[in-house]
Amino acid sequence: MMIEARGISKSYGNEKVLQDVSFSLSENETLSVLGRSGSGKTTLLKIFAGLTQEYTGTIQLNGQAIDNLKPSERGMVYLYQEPLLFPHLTVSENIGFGLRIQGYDDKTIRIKTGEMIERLHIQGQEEKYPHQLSGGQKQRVAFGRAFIIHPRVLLLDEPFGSLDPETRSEMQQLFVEISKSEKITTMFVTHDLKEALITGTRFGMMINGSLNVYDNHDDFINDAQTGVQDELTFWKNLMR
Ligand SMILES: Nc1ncnc2c1ncn2[C@@H]1O[C@H](COP(=O)(O)OP(=O)(O)OP(=O)(O)O)[C@@H](O)[C@H]1O
Repeated sequence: MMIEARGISKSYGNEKVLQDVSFSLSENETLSVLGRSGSGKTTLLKIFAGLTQEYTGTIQLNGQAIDNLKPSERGMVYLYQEPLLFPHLTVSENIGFGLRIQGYDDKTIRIKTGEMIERLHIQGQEEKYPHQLSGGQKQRVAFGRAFIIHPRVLLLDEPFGSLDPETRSEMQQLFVEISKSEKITTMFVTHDLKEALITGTRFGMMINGSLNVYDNHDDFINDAQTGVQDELTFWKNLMR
C-alpha cells in the first residue's frame, strides 16, 4: 500500500506544529520516525489516522485522497503505548474481534485466532482477560488484533515504550517478521534510536514540525542531526 503525505501543515492557535511535511512510503516499508518531545510526531500519525482534522495538505492512499474519510474507512490501525483491549473479552475474543465484525463464521475465527496466538507466542493465555496479562502480553494481543484483519497501514506511536528491554526486543523482532510477511506499510514513532534502526526500512527525523526523511541506514547514521554519531562517540569513549 502506497501512502503519501503532500505538504501537510498543522497549527494549534499560533503554534505551528507541522510544517510542509511530504513523503511517500511503499508497500512493505516502515518509516521509523524519531524526534524530540513536542516536535509533532504524534500529530502526524493522528492526521494519517483521521483523528486530527483541520490541516492543510493532503494524504493519499494508492493515489486516492483520504482526507475526508472517517478513521474506520481508512484501513489503518493506530496503536500506542497503552494497549487498548476490551476488558470484558478474553485474549481469544479480543484477537478475533475484527473477524467477528467482518462476519466470519465461528470455525474460521477459531482457526485464524489460534494461528495468530501461536505466531504471537501466547499459547496458554487464550482464556485470560486483559487485567490478568502482563504488559508485554497485552501488547501482543493488541498487535494480534490488528494483524489478523490485515490492515493496509499500521500507525505505531511508541508502542513498546513501557516494556522491559527483553520483551521490547522480542516485540521488535515480531513486528519485523509479521510486517514483512503481511507486507504492511508502517509509520513507527519511537524515542529509541536502536528500535528505529531495527524496525525501519527508511527513517525520519522530526525537527520542530519538519520531517527529514532518509532513504537508507547510511544516510541516517551519517547525518549529525539524527544523534547516531553522538551515540557512537559515547560508547567509544566509554570503552576506552
Ligand atoms: N490538541 C492539542 N491542542 C493544542 N496543542 C496541541 C494539541 N495536540 C498537540 N499539541 C501541541 O503540538 C505539539 C506537538 O505535539 P505532538 O504530540 O505531536 O508531539 P510529539 O513529537 O509526538 O511528542 P512526544 O514525543 O512527547 O509524544 C506540542 O507542542 C503539543 O503541545
